Amino acid sequence: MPLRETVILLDIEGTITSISFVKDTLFPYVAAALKNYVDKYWNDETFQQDLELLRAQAALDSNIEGFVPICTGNNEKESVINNVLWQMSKDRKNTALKQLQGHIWREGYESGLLKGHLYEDVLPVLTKLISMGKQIYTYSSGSTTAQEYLFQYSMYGDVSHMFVNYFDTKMGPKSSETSYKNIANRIFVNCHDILFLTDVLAEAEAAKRAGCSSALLVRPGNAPLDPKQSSKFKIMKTLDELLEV
Ligand SMILES: CSCCC(=O)C(=O)COP(=O)(O)O
Ligand SMILES: [Mg+2]
Repeated sequence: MPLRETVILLDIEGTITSISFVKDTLFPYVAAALKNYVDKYWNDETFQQDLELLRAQAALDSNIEGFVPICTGNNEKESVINNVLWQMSKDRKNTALKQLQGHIWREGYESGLLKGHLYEDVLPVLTKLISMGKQIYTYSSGSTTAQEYLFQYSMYGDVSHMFVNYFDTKMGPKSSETSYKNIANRIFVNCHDILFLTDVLAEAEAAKRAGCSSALLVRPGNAPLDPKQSSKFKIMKTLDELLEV
């Protein structure tokens, strides 16, 4: 069946980028750079805004087992670092953590140390989809800043021109149907016109509840999908399957 939807909304990690790039390259970069970053940028407005978000998140997290608080006074910087490392150990996806990570990756990308990973089918298929008049957007837990860097400094050079825009958790959590409605409203289309591609069943289900079409990607290294639960979705190994008629 030819693709009916006019908007292709892409998850990033596990869908067009490998989970291994995020877990084995991006996250360790943050863990290694964090202390220097906090020392260097402590008084910068951007860092102070990130810190405000981290504090607000910490206030919500205080009931979680093993919670690492952010304190004031002499140990403030150290407590911020420990809070961020604790959140990362749990692979948390809140806006506060994701925003800070995105800012920390900037120097890594700009210095050439980091190159955004993309599966080899991604750019050829997106090029074809764009030539068919489709609009390509992303929706990731990674901040829009982090997404921009990944595409601007990708292993294939700057490919950011392929994307109309990027969305992150400021639209809401990816497992909430409201988030997909928010995105549709923001880009002035009906959910019905959006095809959302992801590696996470709960995200595909949320998009479907909102009225979007959705399909699941199984990439090497992704967590296995429950065959029973995922049977209501098209399951693809690569994006090439979008072009099959
Ligand atoms: C977009 S680069 C950073 C990746 C990241 O931090 C992340 O949480 C990706 O999650 P996704 O929603 O793209 O699976
Ligand atoms: Mg994903």
